[in-house]
Amino acid sequence: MILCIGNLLDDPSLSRIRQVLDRSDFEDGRTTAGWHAKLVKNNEQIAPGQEPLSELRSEVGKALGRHPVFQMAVRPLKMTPILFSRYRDGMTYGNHVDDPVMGQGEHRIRTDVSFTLFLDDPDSYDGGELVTDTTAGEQSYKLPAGSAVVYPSSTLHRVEPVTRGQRRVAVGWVQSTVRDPAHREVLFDLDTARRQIFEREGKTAEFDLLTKSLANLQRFWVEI
Ligand SMILES: O=C(O)CCC(=O)C(=O)O
Ligand SMILES: [Fe+2]
Repeated sequence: MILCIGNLLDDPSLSRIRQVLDRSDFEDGRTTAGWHAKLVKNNEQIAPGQEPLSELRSEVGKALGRHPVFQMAVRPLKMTPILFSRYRDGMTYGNHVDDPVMGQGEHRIRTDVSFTLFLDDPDSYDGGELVTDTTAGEQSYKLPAGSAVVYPSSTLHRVEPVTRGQRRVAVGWVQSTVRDPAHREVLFDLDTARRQIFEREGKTAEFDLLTKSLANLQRFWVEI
């Protein structure tokens, strides 16, 4: 399941983040890519250890933590530190698959879900679409600022060259409590349906049965 989630960040939060990005130093993005992804990665990232980075990470991390659709779709257990990337002047990230394991020591995670949170208005730059290669063909995403695309980390994907302006995004990887994307989709659908039933009819017997099934499926599938 590839999902677009709108309004993860509101306008005040977006302008705070952009102000911080404007005064941050970026370095060559190849430092954090696996050996094969390095061959096709041409972007910039905020250097680790920079003061504003922790502020940015906490702002975006909190937004993801409180967003019900992100939580229902991704069911996060652990997450990598969020990266802030910038593409300009023809920068691009060619086809690649993200590393299956990221981080060091106790911070190592299995990457189940990848996300891109768009930070710039799509009209302010040309190109920069995130393209995923799925069995249904290629899908292209260029979302409004504050919206994110969330996709299984097993997906082959690329970022098209930026030919005008700058494309800044927050990207991250999550180890989910539910490893299999098909299982996550079943839980997401059931959870969505029971919430809609609750909104329409309250805590009915049907709502209770769906809640029971959702809980019991999680008992089969959750790894913590
Ligand atoms: O910038 C994006 O939308 C995705 C970047 C990406 O694929 C990566 O950093 O692995
Ligand atoms: Fe990637």
